[in-house]
Amino acid sequence: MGVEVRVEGLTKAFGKQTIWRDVSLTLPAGQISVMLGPSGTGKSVFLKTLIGLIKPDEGHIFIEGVDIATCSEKDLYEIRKLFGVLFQDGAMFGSMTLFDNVAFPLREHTRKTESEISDIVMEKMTMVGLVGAEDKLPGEISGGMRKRAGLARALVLEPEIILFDEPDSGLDPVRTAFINQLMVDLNQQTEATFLIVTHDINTARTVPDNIGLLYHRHLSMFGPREMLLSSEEPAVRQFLNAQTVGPIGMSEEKDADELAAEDHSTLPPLPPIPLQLFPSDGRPRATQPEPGAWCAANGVVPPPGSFLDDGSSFTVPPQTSVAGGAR
Ligand SMILES: Nc1ncnc2c1ncn2[C@@H]1O[C@H](COP(=O)(O)OP(=O)(O)OP(=O)(O)O)[C@@H](O)[C@H]1O
Repeated sequence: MGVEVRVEGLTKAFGKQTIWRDVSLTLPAGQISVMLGPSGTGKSVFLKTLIGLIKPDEGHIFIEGVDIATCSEKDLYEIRKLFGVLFQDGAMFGSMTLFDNVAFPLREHTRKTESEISDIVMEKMTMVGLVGAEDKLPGEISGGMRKRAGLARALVLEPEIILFDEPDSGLDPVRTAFINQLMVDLNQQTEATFLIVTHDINTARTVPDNIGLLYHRHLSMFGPREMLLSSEEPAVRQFLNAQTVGPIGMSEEKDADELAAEDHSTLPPLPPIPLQLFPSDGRPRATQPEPGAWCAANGVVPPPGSFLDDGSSFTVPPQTSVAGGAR
């Protein structure tokens, strides 16, 4: 079972440039969370702060009772062992085969024999569907395969928390759908805590249990997927529906005149909340909420047409009611 990550009052500036201030959220153990935000709002800085690569100016990050914002290097070294990270480009060593890339953390951080290492590497290569490609060099495979190899490497030390920095960047929609399914399947199998940084709205709408939005140097909102997908908060609504009308401008937030000039009466109604992506075997993940459960518990009427199986990429287990309420 993954571990909880509790962030309290986190603030980071580089010189005079405040990246974000007073960020507080909890990544619930074993759940999938997504962090969204316009380019340059500090999503990657946030990921690096969570693993202690960047020190925040203020605030705390509690993992298993240790505050990694203030702990000693020795404690940080131990806590980092809980993490697996999938970097944007897979961060493969170009001159090593995929096998050696995936084996690298085991050779560096454990005393396992080569035979044990081989078993673990092949198990992870199987999980990400790369059996047969062990002897390839990273330059010989597609971007999607490199991401999967990076994921296999992130998994070898059996992490409790997995951070994904734009796992879908540079992938076509089909490969993105495959990597989304893979992340959901891996969450079901590992029950680790996942945080995914993405720009892909379809990923954000269908994969996670929780969504956060970093915008205008603060955390605009963080909470259950259904809460954000039914929210009328202008920045959340604009971002999750990829609209031009709203406070987010081309380069930064719009000024008051620009906002006043916009006609908000023409905003289209909120689209239906899609069903969450299920694991390939059709069984919900251990922490997966029932479709419509958050809306029902909070008296929120979801947009018409929500939680219907539209027959696209969703697999709904036969015992699940999709009528918009709890089973
Ligand atoms: N080590 C650093 N020193 C100084 N400034 C930095 C450093 N790292 C990041 N920044 C700045 O912090 C800001 C946020 O960067 P970050 O890469 O986290 O944004 P992002 O939200 O991940 O963007 P994108 O969606 O485009 O990947 C940028 O203005 C960047 O230049």
